Amino acid sequence: MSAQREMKEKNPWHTPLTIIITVIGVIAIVALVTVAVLQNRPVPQKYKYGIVLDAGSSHTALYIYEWPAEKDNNTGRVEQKHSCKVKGKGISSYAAEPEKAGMSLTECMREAEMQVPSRRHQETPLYLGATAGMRLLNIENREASDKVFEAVEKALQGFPFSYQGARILSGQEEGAFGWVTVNYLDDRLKQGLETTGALDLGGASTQISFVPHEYDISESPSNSVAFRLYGNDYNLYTHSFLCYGKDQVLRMALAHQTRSGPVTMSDPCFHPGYSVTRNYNALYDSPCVSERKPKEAPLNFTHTGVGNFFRCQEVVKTLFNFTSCKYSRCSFNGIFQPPLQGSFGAFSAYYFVMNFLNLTDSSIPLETVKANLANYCGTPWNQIKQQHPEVKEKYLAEYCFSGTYIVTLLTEGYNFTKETFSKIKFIKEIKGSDAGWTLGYMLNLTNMIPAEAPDSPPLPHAGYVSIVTVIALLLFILFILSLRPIWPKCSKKPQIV
Ligand SMILES: O=c1[nH]cnc2c1ncn2[C@@H]1O[C@H](COP(=O)(O)OP(=O)(O)O)[C@@H](O)[C@H]1O
Ligand SMILES: [Ca+2]
Repeated sequence: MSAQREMKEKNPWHTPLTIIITVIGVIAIVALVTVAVLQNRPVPQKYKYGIVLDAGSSHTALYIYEWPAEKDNNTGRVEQKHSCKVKGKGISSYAAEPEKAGMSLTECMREAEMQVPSRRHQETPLYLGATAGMRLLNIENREASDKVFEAVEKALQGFPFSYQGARILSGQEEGAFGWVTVNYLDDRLKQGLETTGALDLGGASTQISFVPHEYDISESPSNSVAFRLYGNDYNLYTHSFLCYGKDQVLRMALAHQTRSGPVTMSDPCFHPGYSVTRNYNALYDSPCVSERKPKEAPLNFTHTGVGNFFRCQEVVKTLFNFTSCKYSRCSFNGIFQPPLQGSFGAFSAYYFVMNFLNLTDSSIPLETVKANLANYCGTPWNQIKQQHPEVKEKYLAEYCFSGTYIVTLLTEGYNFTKETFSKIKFIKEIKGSDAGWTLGYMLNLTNMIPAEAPDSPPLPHAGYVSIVTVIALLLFILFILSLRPIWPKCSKKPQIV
């Protein structure tokens, strides 16, 4: 009993000094680890927002983007939070009643007010970019185009966002920002990977953009855009063909086939049994065709379908001019185009049309695509309507023409071959964000893609916490070991007794 007490008294672990040091040591280590964990714990995510209105020739769409608030200038990913399709037609179709162009945006803008938290409204940039519909209106009637912008501007300024202006994008910008969007969403820019080309088909214009292999930009400087993004240099080739969007190209095809001013016209690009009355003045009311208007024509003509893909292709080919090229190589209409390079993402109407025709799968060979189109175009109009009662008749009637145009544009126009055709992916969106120029436009205007690669912290959060914990444990073990000189006394004493 007394030996036991003696041992207890002499146990060095039980001296007040050791106990105090141990307790302080443990508290210090726990405090160190806690601070490390708490300090670096991700705070609840706060977001910032940006709004872009895509005022296309056929309709306007509003996109809301969001990104983590503390990372807006480099590392945070910008994603599409919401989109809203404006009811009615594109703003250029309100030339005769501009106020209605402004009013048409109200519903989607109200939706944006609900989607963006109100404390962020004032700092949220709002942009409107107009494309080929307004480019054409601007050519046709400058005053009317200015009035549309005035009305749109007035409407947008009535909302609590930070309005940054409404303008017409150049074809170059439209092509280049579409390319930025696709490659940003695919994470190719930050990682410096080989980029994907972008093919955008609208109603009034179409764009092709890609980084060529070896590229002499001096050959046609107006087709080149230089970017420095995340520390990498890109020399982008881009071209926008005004009037070669699918609605204007259809006008050109109809104009070509009615150039003699007939009363009825048989069209291989429309289904057998299709028949509508069209007005000559309405058909030729666009700068894309106005010069081709026949001198003498009746008021209307009857547009009937024949449904022959190969003959339709012949009609479409007449709309491309292959005769003159002052460069080393051209696509069509004397426009320079370097050899195609890499894979491509084809979006907007490319996707809508190919998706309807069940032809988005890249593994379908070009020959099969053509065979399917030939079969589809040859199907009687009544049967097509019965098979797709849910599809708008205007769209439904035009899928044969649009599909034929897409294949002809890609192969005859841009020179895709049966080998390179399989490198085209028909896409609507990438990782939940729509493919299109709007995201690239906003990233550029808000300087959200830095020219140089951002400095990233040497360690991610988890790595940092683990290292602090390991060091703390090592210190603790070291501390215990430092008490070692007193250990033998403690363990040997009872044996001596
Ligand atoms: O569901 C659809 N099916 C077929 N075509 C569509 C659908 N939705 C939109 N489109 C077409 O996509 C095109 C979009 O063009 P947009 O309005 O962006 O013109 P732009 O880019 O030339 O200014 C239009 O031709 C429009 O008719
Ligand atoms: Ca468009």
